[in-house]
Amino acid sequence: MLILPPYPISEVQLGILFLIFATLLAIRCHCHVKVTKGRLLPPGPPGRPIIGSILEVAQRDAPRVFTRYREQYGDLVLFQGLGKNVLVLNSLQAINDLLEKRAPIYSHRPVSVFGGELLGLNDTVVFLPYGEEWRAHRKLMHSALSPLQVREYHGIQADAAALLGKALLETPDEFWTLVRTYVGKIIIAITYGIPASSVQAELIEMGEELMEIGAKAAIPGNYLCDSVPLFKYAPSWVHFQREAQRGRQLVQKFITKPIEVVKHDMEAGIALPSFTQTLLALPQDEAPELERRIPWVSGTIFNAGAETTYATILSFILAMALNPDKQKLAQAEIDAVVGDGRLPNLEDRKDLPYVNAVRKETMRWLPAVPLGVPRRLIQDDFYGEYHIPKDTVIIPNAWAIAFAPNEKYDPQTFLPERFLDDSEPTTDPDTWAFGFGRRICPGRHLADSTIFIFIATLLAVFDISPPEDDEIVPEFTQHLVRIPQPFRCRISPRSDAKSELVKARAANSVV
Ligand code: HEM
Repeated sequence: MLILPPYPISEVQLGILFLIFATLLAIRCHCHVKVTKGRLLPPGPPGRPIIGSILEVAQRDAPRVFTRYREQYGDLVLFQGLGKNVLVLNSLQAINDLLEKRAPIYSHRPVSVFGGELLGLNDTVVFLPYGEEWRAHRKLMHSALSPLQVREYHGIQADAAALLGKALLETPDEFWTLVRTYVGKIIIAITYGIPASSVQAELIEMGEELMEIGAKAAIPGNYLCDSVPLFKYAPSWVHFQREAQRGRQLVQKFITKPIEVVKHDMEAGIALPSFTQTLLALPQDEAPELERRIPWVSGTIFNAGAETTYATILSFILAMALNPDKQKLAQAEIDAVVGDGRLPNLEDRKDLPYVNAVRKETMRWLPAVPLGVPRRLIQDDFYGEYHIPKDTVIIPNAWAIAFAPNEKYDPQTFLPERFLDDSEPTTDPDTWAFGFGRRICPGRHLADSTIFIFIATLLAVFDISPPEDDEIVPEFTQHLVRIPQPFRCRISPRSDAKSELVKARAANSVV
């Protein structure tokens, strides 16, 4: 057995150890293929000596590349190397067969050295292993995010949408930052009840930095210490260790600070209603673990919820600037149903099928989480003719579902109409964009209604168009959550009357 030194090791020692381990792992891998020859391993791209094809997993534009591999290799594409297996599932059928129907063995997360251990995110719902602790966190989260509970937030969501509208009247060119801020406000209001203040602004800023770090950490292969865990002992001056140290401090501050604020406000009798306050007020003897769990559950809600939601709203703005004809159809529907005297609300949704189809098409055309969130298989499994080895990391390729070939509706074109055609079986993003099986996104009801009210409010009040002097070339972040990179577009009020409506609604806001 190898005894690890209790002190940081030098770069040269690290290099030697890496080579020894890599060679041992390559030998192990090689043997592994032989052992499993009785049943084939799924096909995949050929690899290089030692590292195999594993580093391809974290490549640029991975969702598109993996989807292209479907033609060559099929629904299952395996990447191997350094003792790891990563399996990409390229169809809804394969995803449902494994993640839904065989949930007990496919609902764990990959062991994450960087995110889980070094950043200290192992206690967040997203990273927790499938089991009792995870179940307890999901149960607490459900009390804040169930469909019934989310109805209670409709007022907050409409307030935040109107506030965003008012801010856009004043500084339309800052839409990118404004969308992030107002989505953050909704989640902070619901989770902590902290109103507009310097604390709220600080939380939003900290949360954004953390989300960036967390999103990078969640992609298998992004950090060498996830492929070769020994690297977690690398000296503190190594780049990823410095990233981890900064991240760890942020995580701790982000988890504890808002709880202190809520507790202080509760004692002073000035706390606004919030999910955290409700949990803190529960009798501790009934739930002895609550004190430990609450900060993590509340912190996870912000971190998992904000980025995905604003990525989708920014994608909507991009989609509207690029598809003016569809924008006009949605505006015409709102004008006919809602009229000139008020803004749309969430109760109008049933009468706004085209606007709802715009929401779905935005989520399909520009998916926010294009490769889902990875899972880990906890025992050997067999699917069709293939053997899937224990500990394989599973990537459900949502992009492959979004862009599956369709004879009637070109997947590359922005066409909300595809979701209004009952005769055409199209894959509704509400069935795949939020994940699968037991780990399906617990925030989907909140996300869905936030996105709808933001979209409907923006369409009612503004025209969104490309800049006069330039063309939009969409670019996106390459992390777990795919966010449009800042782009220029014009967001101008459709009329003075619409501007007045949004100002009046914003003036009565409580967020
Ligand atoms: C457009 C918005 C959103 C999208 C596209 C989205 C998508 C996803 C996806 C794909 C997963 C992975 C599920 C799986 O493993 O199969 C997930 C997990 C999760 N989401 Fe969301 N999400 C969104 C909004 C939210 C919001 C608003 C919240 C909280 C308020 C939230 C909280 C979470 C949490 C806590 C998990 C981890 C669940 C677990 O591991 O058990 N999400 N989400």
